[in-house]
Amino acid sequence: MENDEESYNFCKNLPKIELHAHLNGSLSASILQKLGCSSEDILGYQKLTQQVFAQEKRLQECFSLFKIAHNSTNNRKAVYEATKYVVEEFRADNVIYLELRTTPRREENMTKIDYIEAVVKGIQDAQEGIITKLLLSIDRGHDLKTSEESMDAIIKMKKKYPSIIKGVDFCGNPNVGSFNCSLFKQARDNGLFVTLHCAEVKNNSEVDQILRFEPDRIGHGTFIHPKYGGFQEGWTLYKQKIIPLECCLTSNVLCGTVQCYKEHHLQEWIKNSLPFSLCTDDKGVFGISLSKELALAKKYFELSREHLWKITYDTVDYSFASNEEKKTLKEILEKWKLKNLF
Ligand SMILES: CNc1ncnc2c1ncn2[C@@H]1O[C@H](COP(=O)(O)O)[C@@H](O)[C@H]1O
Ligand SMILES: [Zn+2]
Repeated sequence: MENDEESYNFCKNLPKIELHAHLNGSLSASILQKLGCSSEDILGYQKLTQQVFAQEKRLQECFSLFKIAHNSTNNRKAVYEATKYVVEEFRADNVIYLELRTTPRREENMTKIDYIEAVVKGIQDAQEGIITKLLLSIDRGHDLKTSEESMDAIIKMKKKYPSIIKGVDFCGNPNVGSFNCSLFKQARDNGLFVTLHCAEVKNNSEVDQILRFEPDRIGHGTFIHPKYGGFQEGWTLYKQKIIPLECCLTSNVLCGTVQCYKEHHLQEWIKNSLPFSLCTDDKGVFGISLSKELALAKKYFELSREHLWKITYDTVDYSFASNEEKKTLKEILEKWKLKNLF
């Protein structure tokens, strides 16, 4: 039986695929410092990791923390630098393929188009040893007019950067707003992949709507299985649709939407051989890395090294990379397996 350190080293060494990472939630303390954020704000930004809040308050608290990151990325230069640093940190963790997502934001001296341009430039300037794609998010808390404006900007920019901008995401505080099917249909009709945060809190009617929409992937998926507060018809529907899940273990534990790692709904996916990938969500806010998330999954769900490798290998298929890129990623993983697992 290997110890935690051996397990972590294995996970760190494994070439990894990250499919669910929010740019502003991924800013580490050191990135925030480089962006000029005060030490006090940096401490505040990571206060969920200190486990000081009651379980039912943690998700709400989490959404107030993003303001700290947003204050540090309120101009084009900072957005560009933040993107570059985040990609570099994922690369340093041995992530070879990254799908970074972010919500286009207008600020005093920055339009949503400027924001997207700055992120794309950051990605282009940090291409060494990593393939990075961009997903653009629609915040569920925004009104329809704002969301439509964002979607117009997203579609326009997808046409300009088709090899980088691959999809759209639906995110934000799950206790506010609602899913707008026609908005995301517009994205799909314009050649964008769609991934939707789904069932991060209990909302059976939205789960039903989202599953019927058939997104390419869903994020979290906590309250789908009846054991976790979902409804039987929802779980049955999910099992019919079989949509890959972006699983964010620590995010769910620290936000209090699951009790603990051991009790995480991932076990239902493992038990039923349903597709999933392991992701960080907000590595800065939660003080984690993808290697740590893999090591946690290994520990709490008693996964073998081969199984972790296979999860990573299968994740390539759930990505929005081109067929050629998928082939390259699989070759890297196959070679790595021959060298490290036999
Ligand atoms: C913890 N679970 C979560 N559930 C839902 N949305 C989340 C999230 N974590 C992050 N975000 C979304 O990502 C934004 C920050 O990155 P960007 O400014 O877009 O780069 C947050 O404001 C929120 O809308
Ligand atoms: Zn998320």
